[in-house]
Amino acid sequence: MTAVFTPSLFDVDPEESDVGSGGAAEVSWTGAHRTQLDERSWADVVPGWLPRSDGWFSELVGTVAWNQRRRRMFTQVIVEPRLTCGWGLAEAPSPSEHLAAELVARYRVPFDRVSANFYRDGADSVAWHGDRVRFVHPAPVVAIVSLGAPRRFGLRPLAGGGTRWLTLCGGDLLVMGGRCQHEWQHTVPKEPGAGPRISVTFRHGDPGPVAARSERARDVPEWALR
Ligand SMILES: O=C(O)CCC(=O)C(=O)O
Ligand SMILES: [Fe+2]
Repeated sequence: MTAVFTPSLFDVDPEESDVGSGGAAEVSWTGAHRTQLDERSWADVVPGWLPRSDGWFSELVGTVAWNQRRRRMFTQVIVEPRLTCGWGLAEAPSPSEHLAAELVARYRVPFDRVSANFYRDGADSVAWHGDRVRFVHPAPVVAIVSLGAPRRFGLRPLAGGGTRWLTLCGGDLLVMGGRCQHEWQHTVPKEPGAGPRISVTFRHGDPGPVAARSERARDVPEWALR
């Protein structure tokens, strides 16, 4: 089965100031929609969660100390096809703390880590993966705010089955929960012609580099799947 969701941008009043340039960063949960991926995993999409987000996008492009990560694969060194930066919540660029507070109030998990990913054009991407936070949490909630150009986002079950595709536009929020990081994978594929995009991700219980591996944890508490 293949499902396509295309969140639309809300109308923007050009008189109102942008987030990131002194704007109020009010979020809107109107239009929030949960997709139950299976009985243990879910994904919420909130189109237009962060209105007037273009100012924050431009600010982040220009001010973040972007890193180019490299990964060693056997004898090869792979240059990650995107730029990244990560912070503890207190150090993350404004209005991250305010946005995290909104997410904590809604999802009741202690978001404390923020990362930004800069996809400079359609040649940048992230391959199919589950987030490393799964190594330390049986049911982590991962929230992603999309800024800038629209990009496709895929979700596929590890057990096999159809890929779900959605399109994330500037200001849209995607939240993955339940067993999504363990039993599903996600990707932002290359997309020729796509414009620049930043995703700002909020996580809790980030494992760090020396995390104890608990991926095989089978005892997922009932509360964690809601
Ligand atoms: O850019 C996105 O929307 C996804 C980023 C992501 O999956 C990750 O950094 O783990
Ligand atoms: Fe991810």
